[in-house]
Amino acid sequence: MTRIAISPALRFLRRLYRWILLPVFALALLATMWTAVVYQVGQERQNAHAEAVLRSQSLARTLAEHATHLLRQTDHATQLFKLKYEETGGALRLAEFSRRNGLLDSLLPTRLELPMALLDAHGNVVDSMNGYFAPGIGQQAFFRTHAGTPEDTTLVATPVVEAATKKWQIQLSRRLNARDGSFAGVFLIMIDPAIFVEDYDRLNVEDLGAVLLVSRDSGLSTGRVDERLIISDTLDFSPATDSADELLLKQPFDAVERIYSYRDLPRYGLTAVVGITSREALTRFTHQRNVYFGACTVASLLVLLFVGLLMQQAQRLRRSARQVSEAQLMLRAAANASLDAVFLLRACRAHEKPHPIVNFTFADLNERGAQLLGRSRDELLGLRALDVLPALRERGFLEKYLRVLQTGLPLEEEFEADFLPGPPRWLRHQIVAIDNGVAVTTRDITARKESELAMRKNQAELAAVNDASPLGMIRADRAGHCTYVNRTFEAITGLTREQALGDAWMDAVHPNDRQELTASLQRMAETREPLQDTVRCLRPDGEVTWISFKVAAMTVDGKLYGYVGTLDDITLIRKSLMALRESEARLRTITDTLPAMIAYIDFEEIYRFHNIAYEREFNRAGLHVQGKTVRETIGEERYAFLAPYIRRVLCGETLSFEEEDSSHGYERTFEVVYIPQHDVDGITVIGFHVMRQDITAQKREKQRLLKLSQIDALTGLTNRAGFLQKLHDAMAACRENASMMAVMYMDIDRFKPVNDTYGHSVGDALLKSFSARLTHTMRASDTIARLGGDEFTIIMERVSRTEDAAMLAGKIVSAMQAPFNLDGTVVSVSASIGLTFYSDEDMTPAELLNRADVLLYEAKQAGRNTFRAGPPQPVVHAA
Ligand SMILES: Nc1nc2c(ncn2[C@@H]2O[C@H](COP(=O)(O)OP(=O)(O)OP(=O)(O)O)[C@@H](O)[C@H]2O)c(=O)[nH]1
Repeated sequence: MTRIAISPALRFLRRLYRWILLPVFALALLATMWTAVVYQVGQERQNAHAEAVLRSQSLARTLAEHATHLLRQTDHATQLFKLKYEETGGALRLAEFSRRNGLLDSLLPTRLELPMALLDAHGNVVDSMNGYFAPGIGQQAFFRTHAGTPEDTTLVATPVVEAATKKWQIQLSRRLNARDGSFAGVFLIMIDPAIFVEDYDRLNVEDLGAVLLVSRDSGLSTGRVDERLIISDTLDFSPATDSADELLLKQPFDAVERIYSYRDLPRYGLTAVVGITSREALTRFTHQRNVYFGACTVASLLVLLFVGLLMQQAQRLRRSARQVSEAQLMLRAAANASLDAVFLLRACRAHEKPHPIVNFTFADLNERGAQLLGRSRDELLGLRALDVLPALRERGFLEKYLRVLQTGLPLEEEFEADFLPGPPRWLRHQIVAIDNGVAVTTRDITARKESELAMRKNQAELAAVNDASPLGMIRADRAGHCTYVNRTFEAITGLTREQALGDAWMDAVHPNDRQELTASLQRMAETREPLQDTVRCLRPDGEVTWISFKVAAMTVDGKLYGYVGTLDDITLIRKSLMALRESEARLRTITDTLPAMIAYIDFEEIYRFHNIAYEREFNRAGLHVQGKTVRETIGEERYAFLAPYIRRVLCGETLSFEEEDSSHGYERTFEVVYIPQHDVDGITVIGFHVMRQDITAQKREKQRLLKLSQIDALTGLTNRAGFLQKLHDAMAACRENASMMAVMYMDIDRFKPVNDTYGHSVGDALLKSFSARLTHTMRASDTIARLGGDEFTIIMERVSRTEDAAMLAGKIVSAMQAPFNLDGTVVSVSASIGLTFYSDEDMTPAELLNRADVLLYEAKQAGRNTFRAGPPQPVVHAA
């Protein structure tokens, strides 16, 4: 498997990604969580605030209603006073009016002790109680309004009573009429706003809650916080922007934060303001918020802790994964480097119950495995093994896998695979069950199998060789006990292998030879020198045979561990040898009786045999031939003559030639015959036979007879046969020497009449005389022949010029013109000659002779007693 090279930058980015992934996730989670919590807290705060506003508003309304009720009661009191005053005709007085269980008491609690005053029509204080009214009060606006307006309405004002304390009172006044309806005065009653806010409990405002009444005219405020009374003209409220019912206090009068709401009392120019403490109002919210923040903090810590643990775990996992990856890579490298093909096969089950295993997929395999299947690893991964190799099912491998998978017992076996790509090979596989599959380890053991097969073949061959050996073989241990004999041993000795084992083989040895053999074997055991000898064997059938044997010790590192012996039945050889010797003796006797010299010379040209005639011949020359080469024996000169013949006969040619020998001081001729001797193959020449016979006498006789056969008996000249032989030789010499020769064809003119006239004897005599005259005329080197009858031929060799020959022809013609005296009978004849020449033309002796004959014919035609020379003229015959 190859790892893809990753650039350092990319690796850094990947590592950075792995490192920041979890922290970023945690931060995102925390941010989301905190955002949600803060949002929720904000929402709840708003809700709590809104609830607080509602509550303070409710309180403000209650306060307003309370104040309104009191003011209305007070107003009713003014109305009641007016009523009673006017009924009594102005007699009613304040004491009467406000006595216990009196009129006022029915409307207002007397404990309030409200300041009241009765002004007359001039503004003078007629009666007053519970307070001081300045004399000039009748000058104030309300008085004038009442005096000028007959309407029965209540005027409400909020005058400041004391400038020093800025204490203000709510002043309600009502016009009093006389019986005639004229203005009789004003009833005035004043209420301190603090009364409204003093009734603190009724408002159910919690501790530190503020209850205020604010005068819209003067801006004065009267309020109460717990037991503290507040009178101020500096409280400045403004309406909240997001809530119409809420007021915001611009300048807090104490350190307590509150939520203010208000309710206007429009009739009285007052505003009821209630502030509840934010702390109280938002207690639940604050608690809730704290719970939220606490839970969120805890959750954040848990997240951080979890992420920390996760990062730690991830790092461990990465380390483990890296280790696993490295281990896998090492395992993969080891698997790929393995000599074995490794396949991890995962079981494939059928969908139908009971889900039997129907196939296996290649879950993993190493490169050698892919090579074995002739495909790439990536290609095979995930494929079904039985689809890739259907032979796995046909050859029963599927059953083996299933058996291993079911039993859990590993399986190891060797088999010959001819279903894989490539040539058939021997494989050994181990099948081991793994989780839901099998692991198959396969090794190619073809080489080992082949070597085993070769070894078995060698052993079989050795056994066959031993058995087929013409030699008997015996093997013995170091004690000499036989452990093995081959079949030839059995055949030679007649003992079976079983009979020969141990010491029983000695039974095959002839009793007379046993003692000596035992002694020899003991000597060999001491010296360890191979032992070779001949011994007689006594076969069980009583036949005695001759055995040649050889024994050698087997030693390893100088240590003896047995013996090996071979034995050969030489009985036949001994017989053959004897027969050969007899045959040789006979041959020698025969050859010795022959007159011819007979010898045998081997390929090295050494004399190996010669008969007594040859020996005498060499002895006479003082030579010794046995074991010597031809060259050494006969000397350089004669060897130079014989060497070509020796080379030819050694090439396989049978030769017959004549050898001239003058070694004994006189010329002799030998007829020599060389006959090659072939080896048993019939081709190779291993020597040659020589038959040398002195034919000197025969040769001479033959030459004599030859000579006789070429001589004309009547004239003693060369006859036709001799002439033709000579003509042939002379023509060859001409061609060889580039010389010229002349041939004459001669005929005696009118010889027939001589015979007819004087008889044949005279004719013969004439022929003799003619021959003699001719011989006398010619040179000794010229060949004169009588072809027959009265025809003669002459061969003149080495003729320089044609004229010389022509002159000689003319000389012959002239010489023959003289009469012949033949024992008293004188005869005159003449001769006609055809003369021709030869140098190097391509023609036969017969053609040359014919050419001379044609010229002779011309001479005859010319009247005879003449000659014609040169190439013959074309013959023109008369019609
Ligand atoms: N005595 C004798 N006569 C022979 C011998 N051989 C042949 N003849 C005779 O020689 C004669 C040859 O005659 P020819 O050459 O044909 O005739 P010719 O008379 O010479 O005539 P031309 O040659 O034309 O001049 C014949 O009569 C033969 O019988 C022989 O050995 N002895």
